[in-house]
Amino acid sequence: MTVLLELENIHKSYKQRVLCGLNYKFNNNGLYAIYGISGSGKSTLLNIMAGFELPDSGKLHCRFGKLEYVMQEHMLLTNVSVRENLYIKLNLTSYSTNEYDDIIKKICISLSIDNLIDEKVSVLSGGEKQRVSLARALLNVPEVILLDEPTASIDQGIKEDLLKILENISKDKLIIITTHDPLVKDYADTMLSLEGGRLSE
Ligand SMILES: Nc1ncnc2c1ncn2[C@@H]1O[C@H](COP(=O)(O)OP(=O)(O)OP(=O)(O)O)[C@@H](O)[C@H]1O
Repeated sequence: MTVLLELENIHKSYKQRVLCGLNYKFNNNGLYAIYGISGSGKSTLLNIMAGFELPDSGKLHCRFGKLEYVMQEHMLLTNVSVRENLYIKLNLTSYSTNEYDDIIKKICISLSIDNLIDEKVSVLSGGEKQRVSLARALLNVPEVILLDEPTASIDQGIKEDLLKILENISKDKLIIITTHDPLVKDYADTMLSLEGGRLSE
């Protein structure tokens, strides 16, 4: 086990104090869930870990090459197909174009969305869009994936399928999700609670 991501005394305030001295070490694999009520600072913490926001003080130690962030808003192009959304991501990688369709097929099979590859994103359900977003993230072969509330607004059965997929991926990647869904406890290796600006196991 090695530490891939470390929070050292992270503080962040807006008008009010949100994160008050967070310290934590995330290992190189495992499914970590950050549990907290609405407004507790979960998205703020993910934004800081993704480098989208800076902490007011403290340090983030990153010992990995690539990180992907699957935000609550799926950020997919809705008017084109799943395949075209994935092409856009592949264009940013070092794969050659003649490999694209095989790679897409393989990743979509692993996420059980291979039947949706040529569907327009606008006709997909919330859970399906969530998996397409995850497929897009995986194409980049990251060592770390952050997901903000991946189980929000999807049905119970679909939620469990998604959590099983995340559990599986986390065998060789660091996966950090935020949630206020108690079901996540059954799948996460580590539950972290964010309360009163502090993070604890
Ligand atoms: N850019 C910002 N400017 C000002 N205040 C902000 C900003 N981002 C977050 N906040 C405030 O910081 C607090 C924590 O917000 P955050 O979105 O991190 O919470 P959360 O736990 O992710 O909530 P939710 O579960 O509802 O998504 C909230 O009071 C929010 O209003």
